[in-house]
Amino acid sequence: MHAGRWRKTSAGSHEVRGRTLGIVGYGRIGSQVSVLAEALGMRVIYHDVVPTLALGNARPAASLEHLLRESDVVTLHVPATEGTSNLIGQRELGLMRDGAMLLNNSRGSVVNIDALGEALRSSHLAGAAVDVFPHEPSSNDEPFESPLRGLDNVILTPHVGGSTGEAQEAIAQDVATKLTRFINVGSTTGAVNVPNVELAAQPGGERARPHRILHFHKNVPGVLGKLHEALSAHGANVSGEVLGTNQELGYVVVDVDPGDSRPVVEELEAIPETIRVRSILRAWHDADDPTVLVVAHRAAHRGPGAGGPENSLPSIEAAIAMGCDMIEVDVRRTIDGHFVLMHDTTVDRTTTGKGRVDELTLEQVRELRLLDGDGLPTVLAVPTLREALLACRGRIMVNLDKARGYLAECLSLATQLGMRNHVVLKARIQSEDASDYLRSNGLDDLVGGQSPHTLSFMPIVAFDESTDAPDALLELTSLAVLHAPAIEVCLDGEAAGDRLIYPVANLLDGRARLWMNSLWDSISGGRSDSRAIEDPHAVWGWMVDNGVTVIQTDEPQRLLEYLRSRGLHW
Ligand SMILES: NC(=O)C1=CN([C@@H]2O[C@H](COP(=O)(O)OP(=O)(O)OC[C@H]3O[C@@H](n4cnc5c(N)ncnc54)[C@H](O)[C@@H]3O)[C@@H](O)[C@H]2O)C=CC1
Ligand SMILES: O=C(O)CCC(=O)C(=O)O
Repeated sequence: MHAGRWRKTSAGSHEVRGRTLGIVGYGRIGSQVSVLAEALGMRVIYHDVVPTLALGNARPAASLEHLLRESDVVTLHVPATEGTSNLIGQRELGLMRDGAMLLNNSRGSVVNIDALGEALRSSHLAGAAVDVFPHEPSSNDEPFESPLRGLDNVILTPHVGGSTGEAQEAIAQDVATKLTRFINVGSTTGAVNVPNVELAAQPGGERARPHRILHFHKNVPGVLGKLHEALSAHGANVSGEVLGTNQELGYVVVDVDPGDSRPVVEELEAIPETIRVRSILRAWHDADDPTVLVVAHRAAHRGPGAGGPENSLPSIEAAIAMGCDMIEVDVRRTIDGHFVLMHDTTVDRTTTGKGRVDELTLEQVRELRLLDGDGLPTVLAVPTLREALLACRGRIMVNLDKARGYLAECLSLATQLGMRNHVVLKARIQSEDASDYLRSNGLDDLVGGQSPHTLSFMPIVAFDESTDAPDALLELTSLAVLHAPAIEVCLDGEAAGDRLIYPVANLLDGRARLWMNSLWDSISGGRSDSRAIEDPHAVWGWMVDNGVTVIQTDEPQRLLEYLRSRGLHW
């Protein structure tokens, strides 16, 4: 009619109502087609290699052959696999009813295109609609060649089944999520070229946040034995493991306890059949690892999922149960030289007692009871550092604050308890005296030049509105020689945050993790927890989108939910 012609006729036109639609592949798309076809009044039968529950009045066909014989229209919704290659060939087309129609919106390899051309030319089939082809042009500039060209009973479309703005956006999000999940948790679900493996995080409070090793290897006998030998030689306790294989490749994802899996990784790299090994264990030590780590400030004592008073054992348990990566706790020394968890210099705010910690004995401190959030006494005593570390051993990393004056003693206790690799010390230091400071604290081996993964010290730096970006960068560059796994950067207020976060993150990129706190505005670049409760994206989104990969918060449960919703935590 656009060309000015009027051709009114009913020849070859039929209602779909009452006709039989045969769906081959009753998955996500096939089953939706089923619902739509029934809404148009069609009778639906389907065939799938996996037994699948029928939707509405649809019924499974006894076999593919039965479906082909019974259907007026056959529509294909199977993936391209060895099993579906030429699924519909000359024989199958021959089984279809005279005057039936074939729709192929799945993949070109599923239908033998020459046989289809023949069935259409002979008018055995009344028509076909084909969106996918064995050979598709790789761009719109290349010509389209097909035996179906020129047949007037075929509708040809250029693989546009998913070509709506909405579908393209959904595809982009799906692809990005899948890539993020591979990077962050090693999941290969949906990959077409490697075995599909998905290892769920171990649930619940007893779970140690494990180090995850991803191992791609040649699929030949004996490799798994070597892998397990390496794990047991290094005393790595396996808490979860999944293997997937295809013809050439094996892919294992294995979770081990939070010790240092780097030696295991090195040993796995040396196995001749290893193709690639990666460890998410290095989450903390690996500046390139984009996983965002969650640190529960004074352990999980606020917000949903909180366990009890700050710096208490129940709050540590709560942080572990919700899946935090690290707790931050404060260390003070009693007059008789014992380390206890206490934030303030005095016990006044958080316990039933009064006085400076360093003027009380351990016994006196232990008689006190911790206060709850309303200031009421609980049955809980002030934990010793040893108790707290033992509660965390093999379960969660620990960041010790306020330990500035006793770094060496704390590190020595951690080493004694076999926890050197998951205790992180920190202090605010100036770059010019950083090395001297560490040496004078007996921490010579933490000074640059040592193997970076043994370092357990993190410098803290603070910048405000008066700090020039070049000065901040100079300071960070000087600190970076310490090879610390992370640098805690405090930015005072929103203006400082807006101005400095990008240059800071850019400078640290690949050198050290950027640790930020969302605790209060004077250190969080003006983006603190209270705002995050209303608008997590404005606070935590701003941080991670700007390159922050460790966030310390008083709202760990909410932060975890936010990061998990973005595929940035597992
Ligand atoms: N033309 C286009 O632009 C688009 C094409 N597709 C194609 O559609 C296919 C189906 O997509 P979904 O429904 O999302 O996949 P799906 O994986 O949800 O469903 C596929 C179904 O086919 C079944 N199946 C596999 N081999 C079979 C066989 N030999 N015989 C019978 N059933 C078999 C599976 O058991 C599964 O239930 C995709 O694999 C893709 O190739 C998907 C989106 C857009
Ligand atoms: O149009 C596209 O981007 C491809 C859609 C497609 O074939 C699919 O999702 O399987």
